[in-house]
Amino acid sequence: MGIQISPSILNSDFSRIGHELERISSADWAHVDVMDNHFVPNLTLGLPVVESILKVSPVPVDCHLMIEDPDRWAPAFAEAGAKSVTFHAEAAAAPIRLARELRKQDARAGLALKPTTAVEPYLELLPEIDMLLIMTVEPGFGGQSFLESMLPKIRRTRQAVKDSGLDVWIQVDGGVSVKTIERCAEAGADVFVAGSAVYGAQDAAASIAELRELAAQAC
Ligand SMILES: O=C(CO)[C@@H](O)[C@H](O)COP(=O)(O)O
Repeated sequence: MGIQISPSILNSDFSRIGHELERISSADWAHVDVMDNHFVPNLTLGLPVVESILKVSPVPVDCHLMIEDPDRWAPAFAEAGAKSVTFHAEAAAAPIRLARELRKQDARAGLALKPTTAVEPYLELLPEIDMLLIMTVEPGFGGQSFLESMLPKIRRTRQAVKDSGLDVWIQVDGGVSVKTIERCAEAGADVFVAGSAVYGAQDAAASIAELRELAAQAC
């Protein structure tokens, strides 16, 4: 599939979300961060708002669930029409069963890992998932600094995906910008979530194009 850009709408203007989504119509996905103030210390939005976003988004929706009990909630996001639903390994009680349920609902199943969670115990799940999300900041807030220490983890994940022969995407999220995206791509990431880098730019489309170009040149 190649390089994909998934702007996070976390720091967009929710009072005019339709307009904010139009600004990223040249992206591959719209990344929607669902936080419950339990799994992470922040509270954002839930299923009813995601349903509204799905009605107006010009691009497929990539939901990142930073919530407890994803086993209960994640399938509803897929059923509502999110084409990619990512839940956290640290929160899921039965990740294989959940990933299968998401795929059955016609969504891509993503498994996310916090920065301190090792990837190795989850590599055996590669055949069950479509994407591994390596968090490059502590989840909860936009605008944080990229954690350089995640680069070896991305590299090991890419090697494992290559060895498996599977087409599992590797997404990075947190502090991704024109300053960091090349290192992420070089390490093996192929799906890039960027919040402030895109929504903080005057011209979101130009920012998406620049990020795409830098990543493509680096991998
Ligand atoms: O999931 C998260 C934060 O937990 C992210 O999606 C952020 O929203 C990314 O924002 P930037 O770091 O790119 O500003």
